[in-house]
This record gives sequence, structure tokens and C-alpha cells, in this order.
Amino acid sequence: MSNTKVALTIAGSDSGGGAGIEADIRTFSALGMHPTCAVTCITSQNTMGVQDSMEVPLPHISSQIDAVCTDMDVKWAKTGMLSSPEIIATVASEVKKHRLKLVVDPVMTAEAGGTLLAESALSILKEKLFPLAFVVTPNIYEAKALSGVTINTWEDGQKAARRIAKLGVDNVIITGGHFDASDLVYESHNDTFTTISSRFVEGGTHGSGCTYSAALLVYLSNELRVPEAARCAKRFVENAISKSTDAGMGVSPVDPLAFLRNSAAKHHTFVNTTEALDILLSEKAFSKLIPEVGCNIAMATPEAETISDVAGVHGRITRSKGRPVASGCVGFGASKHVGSVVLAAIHSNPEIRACLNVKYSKAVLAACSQMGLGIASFERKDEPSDVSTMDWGTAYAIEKYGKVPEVIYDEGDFGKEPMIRLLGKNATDVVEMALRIVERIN
Ligand SMILES: Cc1ncc(CO)c(N)n1
Repeated sequence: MSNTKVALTIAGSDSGGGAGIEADIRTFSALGMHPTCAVTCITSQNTMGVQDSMEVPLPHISSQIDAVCTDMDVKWAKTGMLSSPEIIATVASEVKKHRLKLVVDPVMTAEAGGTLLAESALSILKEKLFPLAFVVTPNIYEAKALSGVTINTWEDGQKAARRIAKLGVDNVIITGGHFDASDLVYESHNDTFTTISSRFVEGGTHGSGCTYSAALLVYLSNELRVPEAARCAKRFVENAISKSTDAGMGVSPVDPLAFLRNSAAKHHTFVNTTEALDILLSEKAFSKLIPEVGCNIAMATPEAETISDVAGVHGRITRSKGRPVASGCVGFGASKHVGSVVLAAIHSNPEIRACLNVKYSKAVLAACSQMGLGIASFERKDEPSDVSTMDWGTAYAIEKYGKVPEVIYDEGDFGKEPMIRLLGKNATDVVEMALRIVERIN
């Protein structure tokens, strides 16, 4: 038996790459499922609207679904654009034949304009497909077309959801409700409503409905209960909207891979910091640069905002038996002190994302100066009472120097060890800088 979880989308292609199967496939992939598809319709579409569209012949729609379902263990499918009554009937019989659990996104129009479902198809959709659906995900306009209820209030939404459920649907989720962007989840088996709250998210929405229903399928296939799956799908699509691309002149496409891009950056940051730590621990001579309080190495992701976006060593690096040792491994949010130096530095120069603190000595400063490194300092006695030393000291030194220097030091105070901080583009660069300093002071 295969461990791979397979998702199937039965939908139209959007040549502009924002919605339809293109959005579904990226969403399934981003959330860890193997993406398969049966194309129902090929639209010539971009961010401005649908220019043209061609239906795939019915036998070929069936054979795509058969090909996938006879080979792979497919439990869940979703439908998107099913333009004609004949396509809907064909898909309904395939869904029955392969006993697919079904998410139906009753797609009717494109965000930027263009009809995706023939008027004559609406009744077939309700009669033939809805009774097979585990969940249907209309927006308020689609819900009105399906139920006849104009949705202005939550009571209207509830009325529409109940009417749609009567068509044989187990669960109805009306997205983008009244007053705000909240969703209304209706579970017919226990006649329960749940509201999924939302903030209004700024960004392009082309493909948001497809992305939402595809994400919902993934969470349902992971056996979350419907309201919980709806909450996860909502947060997923909010992120995809807020990071929408700026491709095209019309309604910008959402980016279902937005959070993966961030995690690729996080992974690289993690790998570089771990590599830097390995180099540092393998150099016995580095012990000379370890301060009494120990040291840490930190590296921020390119768009870091908080300490949780900064990789560092859990605990700290200290000296034991003449060698550097780390008390923990690398993790995000692990270094408060050195991490806040990095956050203050990237504020002035986004390229400078890493920092290592080393033992203060006149010899180290002289070596830095001989190496041509930029040096700036702050004095703890100048520090205002209501600030964090690292935030303030770093910003102060940068301001005084006019840009981010490679070296920021302070000479300490009562009970405060003097310290030197080395800054650079990434963690390995900073460790290499430290090792060149060690060579010079030997
Ligand atoms: C192919 C296709 N499916 C769905 C939508 C709805 O976003 C769209 N614009 N295009």
C-alpha cells in the first residue's frame, strides 16, 4: 500500500495560472498531497477576464478520471468549473463509480469577469452533483443563485445554507459573508452553524475560491472535522491573498505557495546557521574569543520581523576543556540578545542578517581595524532607561557610523561584561570573519 495521499481536481484550466486546476494543483502540493487532475474545460484567461473557452469532450473527461482512479488510491476529489449540463452529468457518474468523497466549488463566474457555468446547468448541478457532495462551498452570490435567498444578514445566510443542504449536501460553507469576510459553516447532520471569523485581507483574489476549496479538501482528507478544516482553509487562503502576485494588469492571482517561499528562506537560514556553528565548534582556537557569558550566533530570514524569524543556538556557546561547545542545537527564536542585534541591523540594511558576539579585548579590536573592518561603538551609560540594550545600542552605533558596520562594541559597565559583535551577510561569513581575527591575534 502506498502512503502517498492523492487529491483529484476536476476543473477548468486557467491559462493565466491564477485559478482553476493551476491553483488547485499548487494548493494540493503546498499542503503535501499528490495532485492529480481531470481537465473539463480549457479557458483562455488572464487577470483581466475570460477571453475564450473550449470544453473537453465528455469521453475524455471520463477517461482522465478513470485513468487516475484505477491506478491510484483516490479518496477525495473536488470539482471546480463544470460548464455544461452534460459535463456535470458525466462527472456525477464518475464520482459515483469511483465512490469519491467530494468537495463541490459551485464556480459560476471568474473574478475578473466571464461566465463559467451555463445558466441551463444550474439545475443539473443541484440535482445530479449536490446529492454526491460532502461539502459545497458557494460564496454569497453563488449561494443566492443556488437558494434564491439574497444574503444581507446572518439569518439570510443560515436560511440559504439550509436550503442548499436540502438538496442532499452534508455540509455547506458560505464564504465571504455579510459585513466582513467571515464564513458560515453549516453541518446538516446536527443542524449546527459555526462562524469562521476573518479580518479583511488586502490583496488580489483571483483564484481565491479554488484555493480555498482545494485547501479544504486537504484538511478534510487529514480527517479534521468540518469547522476545523474550514478554519484551516480560511487561514491558508488569507495568506495566499495577502501575498498575491503582482503579475498582470487586472485582478492579481493569489499565491498558494506563499508560505512555502517563506519556509524555503527559513530552511536556508537554518542550514547556514547550523553550518556556521559546525565550523565554529571544529576550531579549537575559537575558544579564545568566547566571552565569560558565552556567545551565540544568529541569522535572520530575509523578511524577519521578530525573534522567531531569527535562527540561533539554544542555550549558548561556551568553553569546555579548551574547546568551544554548544549547549543546544540551532532553532528559531533561540537567541534573544544576538537575535535582537540582527533585527536592529536588518532594519538599516536588509543584507546584513547575521551576528556573532565575541570576547572584548584591545587585541581583537586592533585585529579588526587592521583587517579594514568598519567599527562603531556605544556606551552603556548613555542608554535610556526604558529600552532594550541590544536594540538601542545597535541602532545607536549604526546611526553614529552612518551605516551598518562589521563590528559593534561596548566597554561594559558594573556587572556587564564588555562585548564585541561581528555582523555580516550570513552566519558562515561572520564565523569566517571571527576565524580570521583569531589567526591575527595568535
Ligand atoms: C478555470 C477557472 N476556474 C475557476 C475560476 C474561478 O476563479 C476561474 N476564474 N477559472
